[in-house]
Amino acid sequence: MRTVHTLKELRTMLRGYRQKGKRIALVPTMGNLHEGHISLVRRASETAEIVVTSIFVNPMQFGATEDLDSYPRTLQEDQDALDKAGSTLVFTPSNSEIYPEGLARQTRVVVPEVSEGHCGASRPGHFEGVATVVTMLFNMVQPDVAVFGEKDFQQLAVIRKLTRDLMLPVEIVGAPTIREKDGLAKSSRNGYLSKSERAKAPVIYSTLQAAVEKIRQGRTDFKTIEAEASQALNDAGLRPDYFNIANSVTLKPATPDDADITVLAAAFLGTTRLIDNLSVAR
Ligand SMILES: Nc1ncnc2c1ncn2[C@@H]1O[C@H](COP(=O)(O)OP(=O)(O)OP(=O)(O)O)[C@@H](O)[C@H]1O
Ligand SMILES: CC(C)(CO)[C@@H](O)C(=O)[O-]
Ligand code: BAL
Repeated sequence: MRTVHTLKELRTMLRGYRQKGKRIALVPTMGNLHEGHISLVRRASETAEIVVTSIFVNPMQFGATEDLDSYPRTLQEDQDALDKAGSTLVFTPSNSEIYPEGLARQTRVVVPEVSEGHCGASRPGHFEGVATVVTMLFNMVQPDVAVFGEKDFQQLAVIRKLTRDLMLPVEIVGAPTIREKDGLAKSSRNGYLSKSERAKAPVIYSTLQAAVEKIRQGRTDFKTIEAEASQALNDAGLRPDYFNIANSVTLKPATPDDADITVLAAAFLGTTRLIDNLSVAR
């Protein structure tokens, strides 16, 4: 496995693979890798001979008061895990490689509608940052396929839409959420939790499961189910950011006629904000 830091090195490596007619997959990450990320690399290697994993903590997608500076950076451990998982190449650029003129002068990609609710409402500018860097990564790597986790359900919807709208020649694959034994979705930010916060964290998943069960039983009073779930999170000592029952495709509030519904949640434990979601096919 090779690690490259510059676009020039990346393009040189990729030219060689392309000349040999190899299919290329991209797995974008922000590093501090866990089994969720590794499952994406394995999924990518099932569909392509060459797997490029990018590690870049993208400053454009962080709000001014968010955890850009404290976000865990563990490159050596990440490289070891990626080597074992079968990644061919790691691309880990500096900020100046990606944004040579700085963030203020950078052309941006705005994805309307699916970006607007849920995390988009709580983190203004977040999906603009994600959409911009993912579009740039697609142009830098020019992959045949790119793999993203369903854990970031809204992000996946944003990326599907931008790929379609900008007619980017890349197939988008969504991969299932990998969980801890107690149901908590694996996330780099779980590492911020104190022991007592970690003990409470699985309630996000159990509350999602309870809401899904109510919907499966035929309840369509979605606003009441959302309020019950927010109350359950509060009672367990979490601070819900949102708990929304949405149409899985548009991400707009679900209606009783919707066949595919996804329940999306974000909640704070202390200063740590975690997200999760569960889909219901009816
Ligand atoms: N538990 C998981 N299962 C499957 N995919 C995941 C999981 N966690 C993250 N991913 C996916 O890995 C990719 C990179 O995500 P990222 O580096 O932000 O990881 P993360 O652990 O979600 O970090 P954060 O705590 O910042 O949300 C994204 O496509 C994301 O959806
Ligand atoms: C897709 C991504 C790598 C873009 O920075 C990031 O949002 C993430 O890690 O999910
Ligand atoms: N997994 C999404 C990256 C972020 O929270 O910024």
